[in-house]
Amino acid sequence: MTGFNMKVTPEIEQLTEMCKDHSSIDLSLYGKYDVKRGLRDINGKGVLAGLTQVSNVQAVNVVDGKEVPCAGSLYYRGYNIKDLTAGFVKDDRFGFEETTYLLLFGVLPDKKQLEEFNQLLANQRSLPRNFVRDVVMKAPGRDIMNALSRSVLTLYSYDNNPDDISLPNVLRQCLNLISVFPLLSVYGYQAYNHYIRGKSLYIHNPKKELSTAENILRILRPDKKYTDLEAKILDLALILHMEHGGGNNSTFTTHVVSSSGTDTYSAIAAALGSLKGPKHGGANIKVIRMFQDMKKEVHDWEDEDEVRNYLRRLLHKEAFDRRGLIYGMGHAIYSVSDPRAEVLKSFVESLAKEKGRMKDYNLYSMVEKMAPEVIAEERRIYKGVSANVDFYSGFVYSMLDLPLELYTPMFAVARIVGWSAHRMEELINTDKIIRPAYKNVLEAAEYVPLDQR
Ligand SMILES: CC(=O)SCCNC(=O)CCNC(=O)[C@H](O)C(C)(C)COP(=O)(O)OP(=O)(O)OC[C@H]1O[C@@H](n2cnc3c(N)ncnc32)[C@H](O)[C@@H]1OP(=O)(O)O
Ligand SMILES: O=C([O-])CC(=O)C(=O)O
Repeated sequence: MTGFNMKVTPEIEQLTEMCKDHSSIDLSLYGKYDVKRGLRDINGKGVLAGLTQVSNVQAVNVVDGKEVPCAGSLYYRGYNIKDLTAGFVKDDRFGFEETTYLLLFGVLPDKKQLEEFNQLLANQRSLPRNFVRDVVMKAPGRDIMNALSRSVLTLYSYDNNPDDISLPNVLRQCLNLISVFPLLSVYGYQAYNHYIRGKSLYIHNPKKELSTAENILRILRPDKKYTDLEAKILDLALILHMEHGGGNNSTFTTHVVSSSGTDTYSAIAAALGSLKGPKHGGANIKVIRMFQDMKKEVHDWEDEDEVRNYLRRLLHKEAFDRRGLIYGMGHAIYSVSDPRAEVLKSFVESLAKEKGRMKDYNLYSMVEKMAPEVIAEERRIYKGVSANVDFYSGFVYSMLDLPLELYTPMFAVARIVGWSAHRMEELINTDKIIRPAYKNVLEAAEYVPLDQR
């Protein structure tokens, strides 16, 4: 085998050892030069890299001048997400479009503004002629995040004014991408399902009068049918994933890449590459796979000792993907709780009852309680660990019968709104290329001619 099908050969193994020998940095040097690994101090506090008005991620209270961990809260443009989501649920209406308006423009829309904005999004929700045939269906892949990035990068060629980074043009591009992300994701999945898994091919058109969540379910399902409850729960999950400050990995990527002056398609493709990582948005797929493995390995799901033992094996790199992680647990900022996980959990129990999944729900609850204790036994925890948004989101998606391959793309369908708001904020305010420092810790060397080495 050659090229991209090539296996790792002994030669590559040997070259890798050379990379390791010449790239391993003494850990003590990070302390010596006060390098903030992961751009955070040991208490988890991030290096201040910018200012934002888009959202606020809060995980500490200041008591007597000291920062004390507290239950997490999240504010979109100053509004607590618990109040926002409770408002939509109480009124029994969809909130994704309204929250998009809020995040992009900074204020809640009135009825007329919302109607006009819904119209604007609906009118943009179509792909260029033959795009599905010529791009989405060509060389489909099993990773829909990569398929999505490919589609986004290719849309550049269909845009008459792609490189213009004036604010109205960037806003136009962002609104267009927000509108078509559900189509690119679901059609990317349908292409994979047909060409790679040999299943029937369904390409349904969206309907202008439907919300984003309803359209996702409509174009995904062969019979285009869904219940109102299913669409409302998907809407809620999307709202909870839309935005999380400027420092999360994919949004920071958006800031970094935008600061170079590049085009919108390149910036969003870079953010997608970040989001798919299993320590970030890709964790929602890992959580489900981890539970699938756990259910095979643990004979009695109600036996706390057996479950605890499996969790320890995860941390010891003896189970599942052997990365030493319990997916869906822990967070760079939150310690006591992630408010999004709390909101999702409040719907999960009733949904699990309705779908006959209470045995799964009980296992999730047990792991949610037990995992922080097991992690604290094994790792140096400075700030505490709790369930994050990805812990329950995959479970919710599985109860909505969404295919696993679409879990992280669903995150992207939501988070593109946050990326767009931050790209606009970067372009409005900063106009300074982001360029932190790396200290060189290697001595200079004298050049040696080839025949003398
Ligand atoms: C939408 C989102 O992006 S939410 C996050 C989704 N990601 C996951 O669910 C993956 C699992 N979780 C993790 O990998 C981590 O918790 C992260 C990447 C989210 C945060 O990592 P950190 O900022 O390093 O967390 P924190 O400072 O609290 O970690 C302290 C220690 O506990 C470990 N730890 C934290 N969470 C976990 C976990 N879920 N499983 C195992 N160990 C963990 C860290 O590796 C670290 O140990 P180390 O110092 O020996 O490396
Ligand atoms: O803030 C973070 O580091 C990760 C996160 O939860 C998110 O992006 O939603």
